[in-house]
Amino acid sequence: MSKVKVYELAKELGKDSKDVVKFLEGKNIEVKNHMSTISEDEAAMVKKALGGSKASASGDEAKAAPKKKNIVHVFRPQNTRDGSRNGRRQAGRPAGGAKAPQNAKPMQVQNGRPAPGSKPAVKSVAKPAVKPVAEKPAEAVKPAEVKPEVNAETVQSKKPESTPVQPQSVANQTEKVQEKNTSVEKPVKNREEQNRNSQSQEGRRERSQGGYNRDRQGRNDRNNDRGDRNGRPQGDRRDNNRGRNDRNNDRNDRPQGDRRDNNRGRNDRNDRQGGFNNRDRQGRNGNDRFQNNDHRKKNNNPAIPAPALEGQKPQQRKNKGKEDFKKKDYRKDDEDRMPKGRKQKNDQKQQMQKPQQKEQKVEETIKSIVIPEVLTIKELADKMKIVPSVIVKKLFMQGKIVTVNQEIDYDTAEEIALEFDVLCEKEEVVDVIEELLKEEEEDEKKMKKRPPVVCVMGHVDHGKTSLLDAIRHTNVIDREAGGITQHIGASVVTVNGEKITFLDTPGHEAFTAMRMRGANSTDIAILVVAADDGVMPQTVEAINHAKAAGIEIVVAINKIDKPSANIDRVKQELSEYELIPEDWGGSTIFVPVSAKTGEGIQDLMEMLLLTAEVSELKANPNRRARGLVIEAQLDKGKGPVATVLVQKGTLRIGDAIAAGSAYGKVRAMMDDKGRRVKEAGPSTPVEILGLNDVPNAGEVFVGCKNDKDARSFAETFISQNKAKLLEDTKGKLSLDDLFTQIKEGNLKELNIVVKADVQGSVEAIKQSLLKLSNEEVVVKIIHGGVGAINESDVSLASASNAIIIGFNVRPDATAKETAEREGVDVRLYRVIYNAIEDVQAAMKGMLDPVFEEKVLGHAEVRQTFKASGVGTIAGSYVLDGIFERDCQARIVRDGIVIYDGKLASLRRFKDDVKEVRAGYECGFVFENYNDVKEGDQVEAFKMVEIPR
Ligand SMILES: Nc1nc2c(ncn2[C@@H]2O[C@H](COP(=O)(O)OP(=O)(O)OP(=O)(O)O)[C@@H](O)[C@H]2O)c(=O)[nH]1
Repeated sequence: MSKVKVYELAKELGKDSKDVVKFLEGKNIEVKNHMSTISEDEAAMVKKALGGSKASASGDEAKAAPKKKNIVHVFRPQNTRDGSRNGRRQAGRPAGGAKAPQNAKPMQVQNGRPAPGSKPAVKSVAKPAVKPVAEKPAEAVKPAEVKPEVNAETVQSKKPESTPVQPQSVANQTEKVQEKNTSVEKPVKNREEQNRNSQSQEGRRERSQGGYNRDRQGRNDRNNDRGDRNGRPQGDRRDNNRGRNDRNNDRNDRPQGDRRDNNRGRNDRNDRQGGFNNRDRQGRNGNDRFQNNDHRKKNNNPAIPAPALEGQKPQQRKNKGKEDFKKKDYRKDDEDRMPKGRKQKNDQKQQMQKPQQKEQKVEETIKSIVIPEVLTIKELADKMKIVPSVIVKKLFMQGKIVTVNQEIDYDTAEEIALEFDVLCEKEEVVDVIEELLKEEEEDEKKMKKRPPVVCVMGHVDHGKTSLLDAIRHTNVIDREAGGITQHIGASVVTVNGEKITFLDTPGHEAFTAMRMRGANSTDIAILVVAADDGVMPQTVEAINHAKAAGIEIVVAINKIDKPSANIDRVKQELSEYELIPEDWGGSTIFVPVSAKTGEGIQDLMEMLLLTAEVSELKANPNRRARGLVIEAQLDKGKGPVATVLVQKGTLRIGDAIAAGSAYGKVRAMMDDKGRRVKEAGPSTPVEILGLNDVPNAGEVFVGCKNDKDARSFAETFISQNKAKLLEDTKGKLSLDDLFTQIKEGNLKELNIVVKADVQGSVEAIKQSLLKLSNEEVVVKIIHGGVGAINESDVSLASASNAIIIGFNVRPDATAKETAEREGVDVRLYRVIYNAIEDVQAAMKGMLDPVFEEKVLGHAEVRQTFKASGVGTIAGSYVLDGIFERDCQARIVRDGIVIYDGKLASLRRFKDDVKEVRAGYECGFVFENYNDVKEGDQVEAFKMVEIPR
């Protein structure tokens, strides 16, 4: 059986091989390409089927219709309008399958094309789109026919406004073209040229459409007009256009062929320009880039179907600005036609890639830095690797004046950094101490009941000390200077066989810091509110502290013995702070008490135990001890002494412990009654000996495995603190910053050195003084410590222009001398409140004391005698100055003031004397004080009025 090749069959049928292949594939006949062979039977089937379409002329509309559809696809979308128009025309005709092909035929005739009888009419319409113009002379006519349309349109479009010509209906255009064609007397061989020329025109128009240069087009138009005025034939006009367009390329004397080539090249170029849509490039090309077009003529594919371009034109105009579609097409054309195009494509690629690279670069340049919470502009600049002045300048431009050493917070730094395309991340500060003190959850089973730790809080003078006193049955209040509680103490009270540990938290605002620690270390807070006074500012403060610490509050309404007592008023006032009494439907326990009469104290105790029971307070006693340092001081004989509250585990003699920067082995332990104990379990306060240094009040103490561990803990703490100190002092060293502040005149620093007899007082004074800072003056505690004011304190104060505040301490002889010499202001107090008041007044510029203490002289106690009815007589030697009979005196032992009062009697031998001068011996008796010892220093002073 002989085989038939697909392409031969296609040829025979006048079909495209592709169509045949497609048809065969549709019939499930395996063909690879046009070279594939099929059997005769299959060929016959194809002939029957596809031949049928050929036979559409004979009425097989069913086959012709899809074919027509295909043709429409071959044309550019714009041409569909044509098609649709045809369709409309068809629609206008009576529907009849046999008439469909006839519709095509008249069109062909209209187009002046010889209708090849063998070809389906519709197909012939499609042909020019695929076949080279020059291939068939007969078909070449067709573009020529369409082309003049372009010219005609060009002429039409050459209106002075040079606005884009709106696409006209193809029918109209075709009519015009036909009219014009009749007037064109050019030989047919020039049609091709015309065609190209028209393409050139078209390209030019495209360029101008691309927004290149209206003016240029206007000139062109004028030129054409001139051509018209000259009455030149249209053909000339066309030439004129062409010549005008190519004025940079050709002289008129050049052979026409050259000119044509140039035109073609130009056309090409214009096409490409359309693709690039590059105004600059267009502009340049328009002037001089066509001179070297010759090499492109080979590449100028004459097969570009004019209708395609033609069809595109109106589209382009219509969619001025929407050139993406067009661009793609032109680019594609270029690629197909021109090797140069490849280069340009590459250029294009580069152009397109460039921004990408740029983007990458930008991404790379986005830096990320890690910055702390607070840093200086200089540090920020260093991190960003830029010069600090750049930041300063930038901020200056924004109206912010900063210096390189100015400290800024994280948010500000982040804002600045973002302006330089730098991302910020907050430095995570790992608190080594916190890590060191971290504890794991304990096993519930090992936990045992422990006594509650209770603190007493409330407004000043509402009776906290009195209440505690009443509870402990001791008379603590008598021993306090100025009647204000000043040291945190602790005591254990047994009620109904159960223990309650009381922390004696101070009531004055000065002790806020201590109270905070008290709140943190306690389970229950007794809020003392005087029934006659009600809720006061510190009552509210105490409530807030207790709430923040999450501890239970038991309200003790004190002083109910007073006639002015109003319990309900207190209840009512407290209910405003969410402390609603149980009898009012709330959950807070209110106990009316009287510290004076002892009324209600037992009730209060029972309520405390009840609250503790509800709270289910537990701790594991069988582990290494851990707790809080309540108080610490340096004892001359015992060394550092610390009062600690064991919170977990059991502390035993011989245990290695570390508390902040101090460490050591527990040498001895005393309970709250001063009895020596060997061990202390949870919730037990004890005084311990054996530490190498005085720890800070509020510090956590931990029991360690051995001495070495305790030591390394303390060392870590010291190194951490050093780093913190450095961090703190960094700002002070900044001269620029200081200068700015001075210049601004609204920020001054008040540097203070605090010395006190116990650590707790140092902390309390520090906290109170720091609170005095306001917008104008910043209080800075540059140093604080326990013990007498020494020379180093004075020199530090002198160097930093600070004042020294001594609480219950005196300066030693050298310190005093240095202070006088250096002009350092040393202020000594026995009541914290006075110290704070003074500083506050000084800050307001109102501190001009009316009275000032004037030291008269010093003496040393050499021997003491007891005399009945008189008390202890201190046999002393006057070291310097003078002692007067009615003067005031203070006794200083180991740098600490132990008495401050009146000199009751001054005698030499058995006689009362008016005064005793330096170098003489004498006897002192102090008012209400007999505890004087050998070696004590006595300072005589009197208050003298200082004129304002
Ligand atoms: N009538 C009467 N007076 C009381 C009662 N409790 C305390 N006082 C008096 O109130 C004054 C202040 O008492 P303190 O115990 O010092 O008050 P505080 O709250 O500890 O004061 P600071 O330590 O300064 O914070 C003292 O004069 C007490 O005698 C009471 O129940 N009834």
